[in-house]
Amino acid sequence: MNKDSKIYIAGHRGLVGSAIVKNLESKGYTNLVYKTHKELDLTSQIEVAKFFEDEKPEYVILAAAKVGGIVANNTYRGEFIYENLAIQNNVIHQSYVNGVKKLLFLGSTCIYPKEAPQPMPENCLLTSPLEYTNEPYAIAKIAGIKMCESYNLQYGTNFISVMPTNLYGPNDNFDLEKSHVLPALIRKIHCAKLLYEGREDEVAKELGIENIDEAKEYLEGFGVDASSVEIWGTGKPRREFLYSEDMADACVFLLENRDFGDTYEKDSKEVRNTHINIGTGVDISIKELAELIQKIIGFEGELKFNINKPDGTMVKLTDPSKLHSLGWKHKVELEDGIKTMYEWYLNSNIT
Ligand SMILES: NC(=O)C1=CN([C@@H]2O[C@H](COP(=O)(O)OP(=O)(O)OC[C@H]3O[C@@H](n4cnc5c(N)ncnc54)[C@H](OP(=O)(O)O)[C@@H]3O)[C@@H](O)[C@H]2O)C=CC1
Ligand SMILES: C[C@H]1O[C@H](OP(=O)(O)OP(=O)(O)OC[C@H]2O[C@@H](n3cnc4c(=O)[nH]c(N)nc43)[C@H](O)[C@@H]2O)[C@@H](O)[C@@H](O)C1=O
Repeated sequence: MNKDSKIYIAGHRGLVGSAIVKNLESKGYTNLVYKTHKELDLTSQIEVAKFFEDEKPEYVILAAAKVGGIVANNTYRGEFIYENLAIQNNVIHQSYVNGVKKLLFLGSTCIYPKEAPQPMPENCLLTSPLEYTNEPYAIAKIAGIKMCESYNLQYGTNFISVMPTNLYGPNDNFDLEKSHVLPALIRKIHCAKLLYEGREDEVAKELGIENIDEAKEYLEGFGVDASSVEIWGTGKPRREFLYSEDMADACVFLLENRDFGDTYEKDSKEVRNTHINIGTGVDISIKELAELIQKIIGFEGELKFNINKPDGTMVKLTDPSKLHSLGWKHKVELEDGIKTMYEWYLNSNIT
């Protein structure tokens, strides 16, 4: 990849896409192209075909997807499977049609079985059933890996896939219904602290709700008041978290250093498990995570566990040894990453 190669970043305003743009720019890449969702709907076959024909990108990073936390995945099951299949079908196929030199597809470690061996190596894919809450999303992601492998094998393309663990960082989604656990807990605990300190007007402003009582009612719906914060599930599931800027760095490292041809033995009769895990290899329970965020934000109220909400997979720790053997390792540890993200959150105008 040359510094002036034309690189299309799909999803450039999202958590990962924005970090990838920052990383590429910091490394001197000058010819980046992107479109907002409003300008280009990636579920539209016609729009995507026209965009590729007009722009002719040389490299493609597919960081656009329908993404959300456990409840969003479980509630909007149809949207998660349809939109993700449509986006990846369109972008991967047009990359082939338009001679893209290399494409990076972003999956997720939820592709692995619910009862996968821990830590989870790449080759445990498709060995037993998936976690129910995110099955539609995971099936779409598995189809994406298989589409990349199949196009490479039939058409000689160079499309590589990465499977990141749970991610967090600036430009994350803080919507309390749809977000992942880490941004949700930052917002819930921060708002509880403001309520405890009597800064109710700030809470309303932060949530983009004009009326203070309505803002308090909204938070109560998510189990947040001046003295306590609701945590979904039992608090016992364990999750592994990677800072978005580390994720972006790993993606650019792999784009620069890895081709599909490096991922399997040349005389293999069956080509499988060519994807690469991206993670830290370290996990933490949700209860411990909530306590850590409480400490960083400085809120001393109670954590209440709502067991009517789903726990999801009890443990999903990636085995990052393949990535480590290529020479890449994460830099940002969880506590530092949460502190930086909280600073960003305090200075952003997110509602
Ligand atoms: N966040 C995480 O913890 C994890 C994420 N991943 C994967 O990483 C990738 C990036 O995720 P993340 O950055 O968190 O997601 P975000 O939701 O933060 O960003 C996704 C981006 O995709 C855009 N997008 C969604 N649908 C369309 C569409 N139809 N047309 C055009 N643009 C669209 C969104 O735009 P808009 O907001 O305007 O809709 C948004 O900018 C995804 O493939 C995801 O599956 C994998 C594991 C964990
Ligand atoms: C990245 C990953 O993300 C999803 O899977 P998940 O890891 O289960 O996601 P999550 O971050 O939403 O929850 C992690 C754990 O945390 C608990 N939890 C507590 N309190 C809150 C809370 O307030 N919000 C949320 N969202 N979770 C909470 C929650 O009950 C669960 O036990 C899928 O999209 C999947 O497809 C995927 O790829």
